[in-house]
Amino acid sequence: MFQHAIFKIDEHHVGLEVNTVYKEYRYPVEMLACGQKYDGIETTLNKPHGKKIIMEFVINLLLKGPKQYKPFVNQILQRYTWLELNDVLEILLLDGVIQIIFKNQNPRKMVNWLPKTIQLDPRAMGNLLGNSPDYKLELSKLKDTVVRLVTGSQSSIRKNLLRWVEEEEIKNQSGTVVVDCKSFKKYKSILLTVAYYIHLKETGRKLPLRYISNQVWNKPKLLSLYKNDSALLAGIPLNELESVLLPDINSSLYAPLILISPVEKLQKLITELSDILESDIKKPELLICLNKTDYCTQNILEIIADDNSVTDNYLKLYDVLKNDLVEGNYRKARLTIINDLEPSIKVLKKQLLKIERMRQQFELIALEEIGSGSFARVYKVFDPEYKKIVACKVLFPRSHFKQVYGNDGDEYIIRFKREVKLLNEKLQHNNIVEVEKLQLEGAPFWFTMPLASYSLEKWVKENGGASEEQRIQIFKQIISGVKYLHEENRYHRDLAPNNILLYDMDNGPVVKIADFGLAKDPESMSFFTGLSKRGYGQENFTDPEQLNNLAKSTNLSDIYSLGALLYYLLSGKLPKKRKYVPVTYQNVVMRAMDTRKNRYQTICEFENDFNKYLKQTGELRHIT
Ligand SMILES: Nc1ncnc2c1ncn2[C@@H]1O[C@H](COP(=O)(O)OP(=O)(O)OP(=O)(O)O)[C@@H](O)[C@H]1O
Repeated sequence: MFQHAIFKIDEHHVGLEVNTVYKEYRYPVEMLACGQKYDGIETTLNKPHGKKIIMEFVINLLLKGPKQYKPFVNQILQRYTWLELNDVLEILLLDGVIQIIFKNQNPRKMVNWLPKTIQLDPRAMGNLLGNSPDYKLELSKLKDTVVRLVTGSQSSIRKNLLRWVEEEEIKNQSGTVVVDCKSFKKYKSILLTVAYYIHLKETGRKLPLRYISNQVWNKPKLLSLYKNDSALLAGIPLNELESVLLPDINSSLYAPLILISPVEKLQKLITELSDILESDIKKPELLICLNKTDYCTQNILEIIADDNSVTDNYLKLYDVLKNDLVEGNYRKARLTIINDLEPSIKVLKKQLLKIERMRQQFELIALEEIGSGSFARVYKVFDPEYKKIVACKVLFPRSHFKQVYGNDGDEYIIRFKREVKLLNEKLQHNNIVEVEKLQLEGAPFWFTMPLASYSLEKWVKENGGASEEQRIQIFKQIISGVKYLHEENRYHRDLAPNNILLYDMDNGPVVKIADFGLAKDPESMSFFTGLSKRGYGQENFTDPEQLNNLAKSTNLSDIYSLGALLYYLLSGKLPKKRKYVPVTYQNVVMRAMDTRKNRYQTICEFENDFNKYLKQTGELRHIT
């Protein structure tokens, strides 16, 4: 009966002293319960005795709870030994399936908590009370899969792998058993990681380890946990394993910043240059080649984190050489080439090889950070699959939300997923940004989109001299995107200069509206409307009513933002209250930003009025 309910034990059931404030970091750091002091769950779980304490604590809380908990707790106690129970509960606690919820007193500053409820997610019931797996069957299925994956492979690792399958245990190089099939999770993970490695290598394919982990365990990170063990036991160098089973994007976020596009070009030029150097040097050829190589090296230098200054040295040498060649000091130039340039080119070649290897190893390679908002960071990244540079928005990790907002970040995960799904599945318009790749199976959550040339904010700052016509061309496209949204019965609710992206095209910039994290489908009950009372939006561009309460946002909120954006585009100034400078379409701006009653009531009304003034101004200009 309670399979489908979330169990809740309210304040009076928790056994914690209700009026005591407990300090908490990720999980309670210090917790005084029933007269006993407990450390944070995470820390506690790391110590065997602590684990027992915390598990007893959870069970006790459950037992002291409402009546319906008792059969459940009794069943799990009968079914599992303490050791097994610890494992199960540990996973459930760390995954947040069993949650001890505390009332957050001061979410933004100190993290002080009052215990409020302990609750059990229905998944916990499934995990704990579901039929216990038939391990014999599981093991035989695993063996079949491993054998199937490596059939026909000539890999030397295959022999070891098949021995591990046959002996039902994994031994290290010195013959010691490291894991056997009784630790089924680890055993299965290692076998499959190695088997997939062999299989993919054989077929010349690469896959993110996360995808496979999800297929095997329905958990995107589980295989990563055993990645090092798998590599070590099978004798595969870790970076070799990672060149086939690609790591997550976040592990590449700290990789050297590498712009990939000139790599092939540079490689070709360096080969050409080396050939010329080895043969009879002809001055004009060498000059052309040096010029081209110099251009690419400049590019590389700009973005490569070149600690050894190899490229830098090369460029300095290049300058000396070029001077000598141009000034006809040919003998000196030849000496420079032989003494300095040749070894320098060799080092450069090595660097390029490193870059080449690197770019094969990641799903995406972060090149630089573009900026961050309240819940995500945007990076310029290289996508090795499509060989192009795109933008990637990565949701902050839970620990960030914990630190900054004092919560687990569920709200932001939902918001992020909703943004991506909305953009990917529902919205299609030339003035709305499109999603290319996405990763929503587990943290880190991210999606890629075309890289914009600028945000509107940057464009306005850098294009002070742009004509009014250019500005109006941009604004018309913003209206077109918002109109489409409203026709689709959605509101953006966060229209602001950093969310309007501009893409340089031959016929002028193309606008794409981005950042749909706050977008609302008016027919759905918004999660945020229900739970969050925090104000949303960027102050100068947001309808004042929405700033205090997101629930109050309607299509009129977007119309307010359009007025503010028009003012910003025309004046280059932020629309701060009572500090307006006169602009051409003053009437439109003022009416769009007026009180809700006096505002344009629909986007069409706004557009028609704007077009009317546009025509009048045009005619007036024509006459004068
Ligand atoms: N596709 C893109 N190309 C280039 N820059 C982008 C792209 N998408 C976003 N940006 C820039 O990245 C920065 C961060 O964007 P993000 O959407 O995370 O936050 P925000 O809009 O600044 O704030 P918030 O989400 O809190 O409203 C912004 O300056 C934005 O202009």
